[in-house]
Amino acid sequence: MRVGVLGARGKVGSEVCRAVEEADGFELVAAVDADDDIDALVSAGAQAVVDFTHPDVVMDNLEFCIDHGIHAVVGTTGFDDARLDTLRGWLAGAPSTGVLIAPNFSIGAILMMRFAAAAAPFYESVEVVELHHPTKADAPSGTARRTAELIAAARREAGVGPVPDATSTGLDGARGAVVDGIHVHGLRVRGLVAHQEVILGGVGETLTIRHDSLDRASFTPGVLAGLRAIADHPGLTVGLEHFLDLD
Ligand SMILES: NC(=O)C1=CN([C@@H]2O[C@H](COP(=O)(O)OP(=O)(O)OC[C@H]3O[C@@H](n4cnc5c(N)ncnc54)[C@H](OP(=O)(O)O)[C@@H]3O)[C@@H](O)[C@H]2O)C=CC1
Ligand SMILES: O=C(O)C1=N[C@H](C(=O)O)C[C@H](O)C1
Repeated sequence: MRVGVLGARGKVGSEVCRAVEEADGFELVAAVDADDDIDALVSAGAQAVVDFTHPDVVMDNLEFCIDHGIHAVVGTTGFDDARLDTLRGWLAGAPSTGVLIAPNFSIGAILMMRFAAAAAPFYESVEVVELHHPTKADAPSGTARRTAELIAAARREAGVGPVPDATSTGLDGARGAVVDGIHVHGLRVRGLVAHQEVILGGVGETLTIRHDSLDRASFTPGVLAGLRAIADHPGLTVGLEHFLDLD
């Protein structure tokens, strides 16, 4: 497969370029960053693109890829329901093109989300704390948002009510952001890479589920798995777990 990388000189994009060059079955044909022309993907004959850029530019990149029938494996964050609907609309006009949006490509993070959703109905309280490097563009992280949505869905399905919280006074922001009724807190600390805790609590006990990405190499096996599967999955897929055999 002929692969192009968008965000090729970034922290994750540069790791992805290395991984694609080293992996069997892939050829890195275009390494495109902010100063380069995206048309390089077409002139190089890229069949699939990996995007690790920025939430502000990723939709333009995907419109270009879909218009040119190039599959896309996307790690960039910033996808809400409106953006996903827009992608579905574009893909309706390109029925053989696949787009994978993966909030997190590390296997441990995918399992952490799955374990959190499984535990969520059994506890009255649950909060998400994400911890990242201070050069991260967005807050909360895409992974934290997705985790909160999965937890909320699991609680709804099980008929669990809102999390208890008697806070009635204090400083704005002290209780974090609220995603689908779940509180999400973001820390930005030099030295960190990507980390998350889900803290669940019931009477007399807590359960903490923690995942740590200690190196950005943790994302590349998932990206390669996404590339291997994308041509067989036309349309929009949200979450790498749909391409993995986890059961
Ligand atoms: N799903 C996952 O598993 C993961 C997702 N991410 C997400 O990936 C994204 C990138 O993260 P990270 O690598 O840390 O960020 P970086 O800022 O290190 O890298 C982004 C790169 O993209 C470049 N860029 C900006 N605009 C364009 C454009 N239009 N075309 C091509 N390249 C462009 C930037 O250039 P310049 O600096 O000059 O603007 C920069 O080199 C974030 O949204 C992050 O949250 C990160 C880790 C894992
Ligand atoms: O910006 C990062 O670094 C990361 N971004 C993704 C996110 O926002 O969830 C994935 C991981 O947390 C690293």
